[in-house]
Amino acid sequence: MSDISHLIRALKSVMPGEQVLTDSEALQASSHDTWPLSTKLRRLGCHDYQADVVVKVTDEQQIQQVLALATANDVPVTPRALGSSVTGQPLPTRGGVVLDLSDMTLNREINTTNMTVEVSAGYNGGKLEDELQQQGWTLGHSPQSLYQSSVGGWLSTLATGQFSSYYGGIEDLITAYTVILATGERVRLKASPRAAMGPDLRQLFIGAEGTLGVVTSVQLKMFPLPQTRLYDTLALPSVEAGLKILREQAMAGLRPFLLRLYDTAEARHAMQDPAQDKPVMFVGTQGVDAIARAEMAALMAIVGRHGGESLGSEGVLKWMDRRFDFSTVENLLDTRGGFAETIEIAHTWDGIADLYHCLNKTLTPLAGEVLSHFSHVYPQGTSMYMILLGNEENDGEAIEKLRMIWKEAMRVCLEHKAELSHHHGGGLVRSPYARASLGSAHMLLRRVKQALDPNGILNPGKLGL
Ligand SMILES: Cc1cc2nc3c(=O)[nH]c(=O)nc-3n(C[C@H](O)[C@H](O)[C@H](O)COP(=O)(O)OP(=O)(O)OC[C@H]3O[C@@H](n4cnc5c(N)ncnc54)[C@H](O)[C@@H]3O)c2cc1C
Repeated sequence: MSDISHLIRALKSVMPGEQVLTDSEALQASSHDTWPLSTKLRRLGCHDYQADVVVKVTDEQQIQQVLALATANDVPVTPRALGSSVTGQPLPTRGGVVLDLSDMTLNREINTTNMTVEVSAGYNGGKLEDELQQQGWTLGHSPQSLYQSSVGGWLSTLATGQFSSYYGGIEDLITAYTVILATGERVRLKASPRAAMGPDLRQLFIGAEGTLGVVTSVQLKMFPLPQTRLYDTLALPSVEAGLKILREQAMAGLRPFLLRLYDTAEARHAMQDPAQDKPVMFVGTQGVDAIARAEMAALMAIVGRHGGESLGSEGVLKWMDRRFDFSTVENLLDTRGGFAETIEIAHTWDGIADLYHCLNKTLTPLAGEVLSHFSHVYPQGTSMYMILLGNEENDGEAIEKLRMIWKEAMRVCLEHKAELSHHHGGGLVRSPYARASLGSAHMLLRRVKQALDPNGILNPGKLGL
């Protein structure tokens, strides 16, 4: 009897049969996430990287049981939550068990005194945000995939949200969490509100993509809903002028909750106006009324110095209403030969403009449209997000085009010494670049992996591991 059939029998003996799935529909589904290339492959009926068994767990004890049985049978285990990864992160490269965490949703504890909320890792982020907002609170974390992603997924992918310039990324928003190691040991990591007892080990699993442990519960900060929110839409003379505004507002210590600079190509989509002929920036300030107003005035002074003009709030408010919409990409992927991709990277202020032009020059011949925006801003630099849209004769050619786009984009970023991912993570698509991206730190990652997952069973083939 193979290890797998032995394992499946053993799994069925320790948990309800309906939680151990081996039907072809469940196995095929495990080989896809929301990565465009994977979506195209599904259209072609290609289900590479299938699990041998999908196990839907509901509590920590079940996770420990699965890990113990998988270790005993030398079978890999790939954690999966809501599958909204766009880089192939939860795809089981070596088959084995896909550990489905989407039913890990039982717990939710709100502490209004400490302003924290703790939930089970599979909890849907959008559901949690809605529940908090009903009580006057917000997570401050608002990825475009808010309603299709889990809290444990956010932690595991180093996610960030549309209001990051005010609230920070997920690494700034997590106060504590619990993780089960491949060995079955349970670890609680916390710093409430800060701790200096050795290195900040909370960072260890943040962005680990399920390669170092299984996160079971996460405690997040929560914030009172802001008293005032102010918005404006700005037309700008050039992308360079926009980048200067982003940098100078950071230098001035402003904290707008919304900052989105679109180049002219994407501004046409963002403004839903094909005649838009200049880059556009969406801005928003928030907080106590006087502060929101003062910050907007200070921001506008910087905008004015760089030739920006206010177009009023309509453009940005319409975007706020449709900010979770991904249909342009989804619809194109759903047509024969259509392709769409999103690639997010980051760079410092002294290199970002050059990188932007170089990427556009390199990628424009490969796609019908190349759209770019800058929407996560730091004192030292910014993210850059490219959307590539195009059409080929058939899906096979579309897949080849997607592969070529990634290869060229990563090559240019490496040449410019830019960060290869800002928030979508490594997954399958960037795993071959993990060593080049992390440099000598990759050795550290390999040693940590060896120490925490000595049999190498957790999510093999990701992050260059
Ligand atoms: C339309 C759209 C918009 C998006 N917008 C954003 C955005 O604005 N910001 C952003 O950061 N991302 C964005 N993403 C990417 C994606 O939503 C995030 O990476 C999200 O955090 C993934 O969560 P998930 O629950 O779907 O995880 P999955 O896709 O199921 O898994 C992602 C990875 O995390 C691991 N993992 C998941 N849960 C656990 C756990 N409990 N323990 C250990 N490992 C685990 C998996 O093994 C896998 O490696 C977007 C995706 C889509 C489709």
